[in-house]
Amino acid sequence: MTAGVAPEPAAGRSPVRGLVAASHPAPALAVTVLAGLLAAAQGLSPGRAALVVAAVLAGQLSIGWSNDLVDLSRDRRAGRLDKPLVTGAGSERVVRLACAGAVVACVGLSLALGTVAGLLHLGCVASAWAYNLGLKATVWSWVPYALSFGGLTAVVTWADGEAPPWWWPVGAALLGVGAHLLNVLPDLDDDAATGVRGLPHRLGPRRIAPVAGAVLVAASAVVLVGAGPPTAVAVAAAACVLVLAVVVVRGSGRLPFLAAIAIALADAALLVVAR
Ligand SMILES: CC(C)=CCC/C(C)=C/CC/C(C)=C/COP(=O)(O)OP(=O)(O)O
Repeated sequence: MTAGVAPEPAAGRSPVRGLVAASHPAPALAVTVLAGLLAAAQGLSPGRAALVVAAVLAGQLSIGWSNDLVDLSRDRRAGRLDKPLVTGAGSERVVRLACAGAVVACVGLSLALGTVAGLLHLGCVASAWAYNLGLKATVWSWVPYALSFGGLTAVVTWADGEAPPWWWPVGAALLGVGAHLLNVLPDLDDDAATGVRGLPHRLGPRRIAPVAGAVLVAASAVVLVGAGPPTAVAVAAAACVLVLAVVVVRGSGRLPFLAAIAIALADAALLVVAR
């Protein structure tokens, strides 16, 4: 496809497939599953847990769809063939309508969680929209991730009428920042071509993985200190994370990225299990 030229609508395209692809399904699903795991760890009733998951899913869909809508002209210029609105696999009008529906659903479902939990969740979603609307191109690109992921833990506990233990939001915020650094890694060239310079772009390709590794190790340390698991579990988890961190810093090719993902997964599991 010629960069900068809007494509003809693809013949026989599936609006549903385009919608799903434009929603950033993998991160949307990951955050929704994390919310469900947190809800289970908090011991929410099945009804409350389902409400939390539904509110978070609606918020994630609004974030994913708005991201592709806001980025559309930039993605066209970069010739992003992974973007359904660029290739014509999705319809801009359908995504706009779906995004508006997701916002309405997110507001309703969030407020059904109660005033504190509902407003907190809307704040998390607003912070992610701020990323989409411009913060992603600034040195502050990591802040929405820290606020939204940290805040999500408080949404879940306030849905149960209590504040989270300090290490839930702190650990989750660090996890969010690590996720941001790694998420940008595959897009560095496209972003550079369109002038997006968030924190990861300023760090540069060689420093992203080590910095992400350090942030994820810090997240693990916070969770271990906060949860205070039995010594054997703490030593095993710390050893596992440190070995992975060495791979992040010293490995080559895709290995650092995969090791950093493994630390993120271990952190998420610790965050949930150790509660
Ligand atoms: C709990 C909660 C509300 C968390 C959400 C936090 C957050 C800031 C999410 C942003 C997700 C997103 C659409 C990233 C795409 O980034 P991109 O535009 O850099 O990547 P792309 O070009 O591949 O779409």
